[in-house]
Amino acid sequence: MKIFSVEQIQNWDAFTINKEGILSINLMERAAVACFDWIVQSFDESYCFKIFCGKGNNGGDGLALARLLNSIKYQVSVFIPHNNKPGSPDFEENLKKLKKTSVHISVLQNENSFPSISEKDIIIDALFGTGLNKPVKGFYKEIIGYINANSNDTIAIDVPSGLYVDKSTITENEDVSIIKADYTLTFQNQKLAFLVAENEPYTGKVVFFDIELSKDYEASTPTPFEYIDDSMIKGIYQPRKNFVNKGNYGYASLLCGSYGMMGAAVLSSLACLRSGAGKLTSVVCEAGYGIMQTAVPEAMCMVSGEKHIGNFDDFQHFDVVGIGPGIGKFKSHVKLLENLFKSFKRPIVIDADALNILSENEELYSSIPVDTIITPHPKEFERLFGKSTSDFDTIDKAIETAKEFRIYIVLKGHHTLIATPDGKGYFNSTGNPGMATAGAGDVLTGIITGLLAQKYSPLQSCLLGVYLHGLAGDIAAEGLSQEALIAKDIVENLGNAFKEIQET
Ligand SMILES: NC(=O)C1=CN([C@@H]2O[C@H](COP(=O)(O)OP(=O)(O)OC[C@H]3O[C@@H](n4cnc5c(N)ncnc54)[C@H](O)[C@@H]3O)[C@@H](O)[C@H]2O)[C@@H](O)CC1
Ligand SMILES: [K+]
Repeated sequence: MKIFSVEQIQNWDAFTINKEGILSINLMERAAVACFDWIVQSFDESYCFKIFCGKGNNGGDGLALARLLNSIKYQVSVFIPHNNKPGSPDFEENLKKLKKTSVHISVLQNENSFPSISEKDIIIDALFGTGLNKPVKGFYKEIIGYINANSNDTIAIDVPSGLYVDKSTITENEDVSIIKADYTLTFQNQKLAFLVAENEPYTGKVVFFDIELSKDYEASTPTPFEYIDDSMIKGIYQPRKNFVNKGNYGYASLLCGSYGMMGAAVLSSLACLRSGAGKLTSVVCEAGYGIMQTAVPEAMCMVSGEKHIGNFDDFQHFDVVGIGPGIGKFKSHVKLLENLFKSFKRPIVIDADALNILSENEELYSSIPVDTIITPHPKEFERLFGKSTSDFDTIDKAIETAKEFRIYIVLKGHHTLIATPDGKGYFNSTGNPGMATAGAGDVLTGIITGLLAQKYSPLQSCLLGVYLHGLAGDIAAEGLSQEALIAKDIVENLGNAFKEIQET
C-alpha cells in the first residue's frame, strides 16, 4: 500500500472527482457513512455524541456524520468554533442539510461556551484533517486542551486534529496542541504520521476505511513510502517447486554466539532453517559447539575460537553469511569483519554486536558489500549514524544512509522501516509489543539470512522477512498473550505464518 504526502492525498481526491465523475460532496458522504457504520457497530444509543467541527472538509465530514447519527436517533450535538470566514463549499452544503434536522448546533465564542461533558459522552474530533497548514494556536488550542482534559473516548476523523500527516509535529521547544484520540478513523491509505513512535500518544487505535478513491491514481503515482501489506507479500512469496533438493534452497551460514550467549546463536540458526534455507552451517566458538549440535541438529557446525569466534575466513562455500547474534564485542572481531568484507562479495546480513563493532570502526563502512542488509534497533542505529531530532529525521537519515552505502537498513521498531539503496522506505504492518523480548532480533537475522539463501532478492528478503517475523509473533501472541511471548515462540510459529501467507 502506498503512503502518500498531503499534496498527493489532495491530488488523489481531485483526480477521483475529475476522472471518475464523482462529486466531492459524494466523496464526503462516503467518508461519513464509513465512520457512521463503524460508530454504530461500536457504540449503542445510550451514548451521546459531541462533534467538534472546523470549517474545512474535515468539519464537513463531522457535519455529515452528525446528520447520519441523528437519522437513527442517536443523541448528537455539534460545536463549531467561531470564525468569520465561510466554510469550505462542502462544509456549507452539509451545514445547510444539518440545519434541517433536530441536531443542536452551537457556535463556540469563547471558553465559557464550551459544553459540559458527562460520562456517556463520546467526543468526535472533526476540527482539522489533512488540511492543517500551521501549528494550532489561540482559541483552537484551548478547544483541543479542553477535549484532552476529559477522559471520555475521543474519536478523531481522518487525523487527530493538530497532527501533520507527513512531517513531524513535535518540536522540542514548543508546547504542541494535538488531539489525543482513542480512535482515529482514517480514509483510504496508511499515513506516515501514524507509523512513528513520537505520535503514539495522539492516534490511539487507527481504523482504515476504503472510500474507493481512484485505483489508477494510486497505481500511477510514485511515492517514496509504502506499507507492507498482504498483497505485496503475496507478490513476493514463491511456493516451493516439486523437483527439488536442498541444493535448490541455498547454503546459508551464521557467525553467531559466544560463551554465555549461545541462546542467540541457537535462535538465529533455528529461524534460518525454519525460513526454508536448504542447509546451514553455524560458525561458533568451541564453548558453544556442544550446545549448537544438540539444540540445532539440523545445522552443521564449524568451530573457530575458544570462547568467542576467532579470525574465521573460510567463507567461500556459502551463498549467504549472517553475522552478529550473540558474538559479543571483542577486539578480534574487527579483523573478522575485515576478512568477511574482503573475501565475501555477496550481500551479508549484519546484526547485533557486529553492528556495534562496526559503529566503533567507521572506516569499515565503505567496504560493506553492496546490497548488504543491516538490522539495527534504534539505539544501534544511533550508535552507527548519530542522533536524530525526530522520528521523521530518523526516517530521512536511514534512507540517505542506505543510498550512500548502497545497503538495506532494517530499522527495527513497532513498524519496522526498511530503507533501500534506491531511496525508498517500507514500513511493516505485522508484529506486536510482545516481540520486544530478548532474542527476537536474532530470530529476524536468521529469517532474513535464510530467505537470501533461497535467492529471494535482498529487498524481497527484507520485506518477506520482517513481515513473516511479525506475523509469527502475532500468531504466537494470540495464543500466549504478548507478555508471555518469548523469541522461541516466534520461531515455532514461523510455519503458521507461512501457512497464512499461502492461504491469502
Ligand atoms: N482527501 C480525501 O480523500 C477526502 C477528504 N475528506 C476530508 O477532508 C479533509 C481535508 O479537508 P480540507 O483540505 O478542507 O482541510 P481541513 O478540514 O483539514 O482544514 C482546513 C481548514 O482549516 C484551516 N487551518 C489549517 N490549519 C489551521 C490551524 N492551525 N489553525 C486554524 N486554521 C487552520 C485552513 O485554512 C482551512 O480553512 C480530510 O482530512 C478528510 O477529513 C473527506 O471528506 C473525503 C475524502
Ligand atoms: K480531525
